[in-house]
Amino acid sequence: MTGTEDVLLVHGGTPLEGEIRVRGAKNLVPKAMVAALLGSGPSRLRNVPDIRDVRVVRGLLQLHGVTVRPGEEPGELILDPSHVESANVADIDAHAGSSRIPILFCGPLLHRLGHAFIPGLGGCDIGGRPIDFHFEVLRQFGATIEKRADGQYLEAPQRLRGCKIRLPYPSVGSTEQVLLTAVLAEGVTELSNAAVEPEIEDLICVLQKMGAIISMDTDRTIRITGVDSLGGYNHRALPDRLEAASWASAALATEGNIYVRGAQQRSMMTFLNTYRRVGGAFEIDDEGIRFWHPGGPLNAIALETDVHPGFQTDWQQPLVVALTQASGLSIVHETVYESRLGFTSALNQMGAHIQLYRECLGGSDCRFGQRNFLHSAVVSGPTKLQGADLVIPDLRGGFSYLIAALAAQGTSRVHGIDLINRGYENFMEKLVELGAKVELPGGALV
Ligand SMILES: CC(=O)N[C@H]1[C@@H](OP(=O)(O)OP(=O)(O)OC[C@H]2O[C@@H](n3ccc(=O)[nH]c3=O)[C@H](O)[C@@H]2O)O[C@H](CO)[C@@H](O)[C@@H]1O
Ligand SMILES: C=C(OP(=O)(O)O)C(=O)O
Repeated sequence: MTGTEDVLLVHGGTPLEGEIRVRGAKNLVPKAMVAALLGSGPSRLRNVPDIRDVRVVRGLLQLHGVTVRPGEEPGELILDPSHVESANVADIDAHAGSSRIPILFCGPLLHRLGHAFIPGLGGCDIGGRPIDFHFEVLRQFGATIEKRADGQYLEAPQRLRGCKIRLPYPSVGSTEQVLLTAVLAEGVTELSNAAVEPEIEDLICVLQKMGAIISMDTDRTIRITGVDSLGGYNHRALPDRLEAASWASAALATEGNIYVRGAQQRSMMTFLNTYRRVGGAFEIDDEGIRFWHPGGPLNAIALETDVHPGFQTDWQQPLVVALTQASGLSIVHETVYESRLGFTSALNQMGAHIQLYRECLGGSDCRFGQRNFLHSAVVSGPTKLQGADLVIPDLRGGFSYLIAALAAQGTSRVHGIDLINRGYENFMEKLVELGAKVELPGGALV
């Protein structure tokens, strides 16, 4: 997409109404693709969305010698890792792209090749996002790590060994790092304080299908018994609960009514409880969930993001737009990322009243209290929003700006919309299907 095309004109004031479909989760699919590297035979992954993070990982896998081709059904990929040993990764930096997934290649490549190179990582700029836990656990498995100017070089002088690990915080990526490394390591790995997000459970399902032995206790402990080899898998990715919640928030903020085909109650329970507390309505059936604004005022709430089963941080930004329309003072305490509220300054330019605080407001103390991070917000509503010139800062912040522009009076110019393609499949087509009045510069309808 060129610079001029990377702008969307949004004419606000029309409720979003209709039906859209969500496919496999952005936070599972690329990782299941990486898991295919561990197998001795081909894997079949279904329900794969056409998003940039998937394309980035596909490019990286191909660079490592994995053949990736479409299967028979739409959204199906066949991943064949038979030729990994002969791969040439000279061009890897150009393929790392905007995703955080390259860090998860470490374990599989160390098992397969005895060495790995990890280029710079992408992902959303919503905090420091260090990768110290990842390297610490890899060292415990027996890997050596050397930081060079162009990235990190890792080696496994001998077969990696299972170990006892306690994460300082239940990090999603570090838990996945342990899983993808421990399954082929020698002996047993015990991981405590693990993250237990639904996407992690689904990755465990993928690995079990490949032949891994993994058990999960109720106290965030995961035990993995290493095996000597793994086969391929056949798996349908769990649906994207983050995209589903984004459209749910869009329905609320625009006073609309959206049926999200593919949305699943089980992985969204905490979101659904919050949605109901705010005053949003929903109806669940076997195929999806309908979300709508039932009319009348919305309720202000106190909200704290947390690791699963808490309120997922990626749900926060879109819901904050809906909270600008609630009556009274809402409190939002972001405990997962230290800098995930910066997007609210643009909402204030549109007419919202959102004040940020360094203190931990509205609940428990978190890692970011007393540390100078503006990680709590007080949202005062309801406020009328006006169209504005907006520059998308990150994936969910970007979707939030789209929602705000759609809920606002007048026209907004939203710059940097291509960033949204990283995690939302066909979002412009979906907007049009839902009746949004959006156009590319020059008057072209999307
Ligand atoms: C591709 C993907 O799945 N992304 C998700 C994943 O990101 P990701 O796996 O990067 O997020 P983590 O759960 O690892 O990060 C959580 C917290 O741990 C900290 N941390 C993490 C690793 C580390 O080595 N050191 C460290 O300090 C981070 O800075 C952050 O404050 O989980 C996040 C939390 O649910 C989601 O918002 C992201 O959408
Ligand atoms: C923070 C996110 O993703 P990533 O970890 O890929 O940056 C997100 O999906 O909102």
